Amino acid sequence: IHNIMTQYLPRDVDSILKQIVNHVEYTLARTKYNFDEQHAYQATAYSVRDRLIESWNDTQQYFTEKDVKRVYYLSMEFLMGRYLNNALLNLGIESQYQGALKKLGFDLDEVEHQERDPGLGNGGLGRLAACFMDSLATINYPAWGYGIRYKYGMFEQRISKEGYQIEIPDYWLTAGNPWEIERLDVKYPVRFYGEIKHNGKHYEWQGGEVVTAIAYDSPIPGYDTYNTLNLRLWSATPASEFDLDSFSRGDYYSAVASKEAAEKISSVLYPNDATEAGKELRLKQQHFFVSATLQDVVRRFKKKDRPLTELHTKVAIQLNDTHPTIGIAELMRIFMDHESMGWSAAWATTTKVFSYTNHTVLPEALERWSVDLVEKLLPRHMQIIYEINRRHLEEVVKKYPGDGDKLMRMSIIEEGFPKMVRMAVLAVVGSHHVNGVAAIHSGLVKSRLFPDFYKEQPDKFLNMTNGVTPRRWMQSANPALSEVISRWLETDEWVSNYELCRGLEQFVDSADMQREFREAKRTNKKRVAERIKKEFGVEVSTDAMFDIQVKRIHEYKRQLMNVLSIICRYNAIKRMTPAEKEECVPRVCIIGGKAAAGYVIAKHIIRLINGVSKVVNNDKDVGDLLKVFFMTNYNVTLAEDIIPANDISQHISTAGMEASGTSNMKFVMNGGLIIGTMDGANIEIREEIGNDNMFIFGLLEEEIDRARNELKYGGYQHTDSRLQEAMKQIEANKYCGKDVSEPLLKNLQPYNDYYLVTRDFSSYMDAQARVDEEYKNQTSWVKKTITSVARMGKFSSDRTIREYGEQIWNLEATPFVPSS
Ligand SMILES: CCc1ccc([C@H](C)CC(=O)N[C@@H]2O[C@H](CO)[C@@H](O)[C@H](O)[C@H]2O)cc1
Repeated sequence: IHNIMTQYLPRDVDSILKQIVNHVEYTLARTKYNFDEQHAYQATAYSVRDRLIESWNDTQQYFTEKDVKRVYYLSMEFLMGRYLNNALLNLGIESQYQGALKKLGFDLDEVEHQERDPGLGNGGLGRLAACFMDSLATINYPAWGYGIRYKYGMFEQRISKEGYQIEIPDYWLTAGNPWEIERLDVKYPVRFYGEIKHNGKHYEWQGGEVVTAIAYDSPIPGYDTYNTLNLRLWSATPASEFDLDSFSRGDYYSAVASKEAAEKISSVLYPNDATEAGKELRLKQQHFFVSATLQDVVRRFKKKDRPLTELHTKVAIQLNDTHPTIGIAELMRIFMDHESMGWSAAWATTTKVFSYTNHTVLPEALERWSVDLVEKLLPRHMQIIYEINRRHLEEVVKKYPGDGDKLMRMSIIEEGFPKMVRMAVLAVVGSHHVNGVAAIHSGLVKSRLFPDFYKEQPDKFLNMTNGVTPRRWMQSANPALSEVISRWLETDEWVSNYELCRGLEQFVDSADMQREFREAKRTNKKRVAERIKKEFGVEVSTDAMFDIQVKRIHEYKRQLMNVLSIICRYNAIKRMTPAEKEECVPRVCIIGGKAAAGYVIAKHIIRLINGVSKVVNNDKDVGDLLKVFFMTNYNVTLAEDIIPANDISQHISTAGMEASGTSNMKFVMNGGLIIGTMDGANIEIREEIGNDNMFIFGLLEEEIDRARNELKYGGYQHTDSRLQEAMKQIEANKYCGKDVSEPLLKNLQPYNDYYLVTRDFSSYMDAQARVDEEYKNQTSWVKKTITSVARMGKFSSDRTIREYGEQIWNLEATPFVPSS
């Protein structure tokens, strides 16, 4: 029952139909007698946006009246996915729109498919930011998201007929974006390069080039609440429309060049997921959005007359990884150079405003910028960073006189050629709290990344285990299962209070519930089977076990181990007698994910998967017992389509390398079981749902270093004959050419197998055999999935955000109350 207490626009089908037709005529300027599905989508989107604009403005107005503390979530990525269905469900108005569109001769599902998926992110970090925005709105926390409005989002992935990944630019704004409002009245200058002058009173940053940041706002509707938050994304435009001087000097090119240079800043998302590019344009992007954001935050705070030394009482800023960390120096610059605050007052306030979330311990993903580059691009910031470091190290020396190593480890500046700025250390020094995203990861953040800092300030370091929003990942993606859950719980309150799902456990032995869970699963598998038929022209049986691994392609996520096990399964089936084939559990193996454009090995892995798929799917001996598909262009929309169809999903990273993972949570919430390592959030999922409902294998994090040394120094040689046979076949180019097989096999050599694929392989295969065994007993399998769904409450992002709100941001839930 949605609280429609203050929605002014009527919600009945006929009014909605009128609103849609109105937009066809007056917004799209088309006749109401001839408009197609794309137009119907746009008109529908505008009519839903109208509803959100009301609650949006009311909510912001209310927060200002109440003068509440707000949290600002700064992220280089927001992987929002499609808006329409999410907005309709959060407003509780989906059925009315379905009815209205039907009357106009359209099907809501088809209309929703017209929407482009805004791919403004790479993977986990970007999607987490999106889930967080949905939870922040739903639990009525005053919050804003701030990021960049990239013209080109995450590239579109295509697979060539030879099986290679091809990257296609994702110009997602071709049909415009009804979900954003261009705020030409909200713009800020952002400077780069130039020099520093001291005017006797304070430093001034002059010269260089200035671009203008323009705000584009998108409404973030909460579920079953009137509150609607704001996501403000910045777009870069040239400060002055046109450099007339050089134009009049006939230097036409440079007149245009400066325009393009400016716009380039927000033109494209860097498609790297865990390896920093270290490119100047990337740092420009970071400073661009952070500077515009901080100017906007300070302007909003100053609306009320109070000292900026109290900023932290009304403002909390969360740094989504190190990408926005330059903001610490930028706020100091604004405080001292624009607001004439002294160093210590500025620093005291700054460190009470910022908090930092780390999302990876992979050394290659930790951002470091050369001092030369920062000095050239942001000279004032480099000055400030030097001073922050000088004062910071002064404290360290006082406490540990003569301990040069500690000084080196704790310095923001990494000595050497070239000298580097460690953004992670700056983030720790400049933040009041630092958190990891799952218990094991937060432990490694303390013990491996920042042991010296943890020793000094243990209370600064926290764990905030990730979560996902049940709205998009259950209610919207899996209406079949959601309907079953609501009926057995006799409420749909679980959508905003997942803990209620524990009530399902009492029915786990009910044959009716088991049947309904299975029917929901079959509905989802049928849909994906149709998609596979359409995309690959291959029939798959929905009796087969759907085994899914979808995430960014990365060596530590070990998609290679998965495809090696598929080759072994294929070889085993080839050797089976008809009787054994009878016993064999048929599998449909689905793998998907993008490789960073420059990540050669990851692209080789995609090529191998496609090679194996071709051989297996065309082998008559195997028939329905095994099918392999590489689903192209994995993104939020594809995830919503295939995750509900999973029976088993794979989260098989080398222990200690996957910070948390979030697809693991989505798969279990959608009635599937996990085969995985004791890594990231897998460990906490196992704690919550029970070891019997998971297939755990592999080395533990604390065993990794020794295992690596054993492999490196010949202490260990795998003896798995299945693996040897598979590697021999690869070597014989059975599945792909030498260009691919050679580098992949090289990485599997003992001294090279850094991700311990060969070391974990046998226990992985044992776990896979257990999965096959368990699946044969469909009753016990479905009971495991019911129990698991019931116990996943901890992994709702509502729980995660409440913990941030209570332990880091100190926020009050502030549901909008209409003034009487
Ligand atoms: C500088 C390039 C770059 C870009 C993005 C990143 C992200 C931190 C990578 C990322 O998405 N990490 C993932 O974050 C998820 C949300 O917390 C976790 O669940 C995943 O385990 C983690 O890999 C690192 C480096």
